[in-house]
Amino acid sequence: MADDRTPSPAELDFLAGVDSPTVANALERLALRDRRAGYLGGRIRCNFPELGTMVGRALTVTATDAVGRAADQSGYWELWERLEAMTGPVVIVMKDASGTPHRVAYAGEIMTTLAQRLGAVGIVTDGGLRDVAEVRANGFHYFSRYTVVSHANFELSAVGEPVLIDGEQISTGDLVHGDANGVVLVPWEALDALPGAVEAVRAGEARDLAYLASDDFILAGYRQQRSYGATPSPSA
Ligand SMILES: O=C([O-])CC(=O)C(=O)O
Ligand SMILES: [Mg+2]
Repeated sequence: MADDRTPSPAELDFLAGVDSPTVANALERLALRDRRAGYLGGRIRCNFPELGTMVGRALTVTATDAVGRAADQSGYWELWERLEAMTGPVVIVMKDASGTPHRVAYAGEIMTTLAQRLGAVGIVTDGGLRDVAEVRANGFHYFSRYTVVSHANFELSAVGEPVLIDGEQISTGDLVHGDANGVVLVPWEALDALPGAVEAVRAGEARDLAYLASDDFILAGYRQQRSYGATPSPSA
């Protein structure tokens, strides 16, 4: 669906300059989806908060840990071929299907160096990753549930198929935005209106913070002028 659309350099620049919670709040204002959808929950941690914002299009992969047999290598090479064929920054989104994600690292320094070479900027997974010092030094984003010392007998079982991570369906081509706070999915149809919505979020927060810092502050006054989260939810 979104596979063939690529963000323009201007759109990428804009998205890189906004933190993920502000993107989430701006999307909330646009009311394009349920407020409780469109992001990954905090079980998937940002491993390298100091790297700042990650923006890219998803390339989805399902990963598992082969038991009692040699791992099949075909998905591994399919991943790199598929990545090479994509344009613009890519975020590899890896769904764990092993059932034991705390026991297997799905990528490390070598894989991510190759991934970077082929246009990826980060990996998001509900499984494990490793070689954290080297990957951090390379400026490659990691969002994961675990760090794991061994790659066990990992196998990439499906490449490019939609995945379900933390209850969110993610498809190859979807726009992914992440930082120290977590990962939010940006619907393509939001892109044109997003700068205005971000401006409105920032202005509202600045107004609130100014009032909270002012000598005139009283709770009743804040209640009257509060702008944070001002857009009512559809169910309110
Ligand atoms: O060995 C692996 O498959 C993962 C890893 O540590 C690397 O890519 O360096
Ligand atoms: Mg390694």
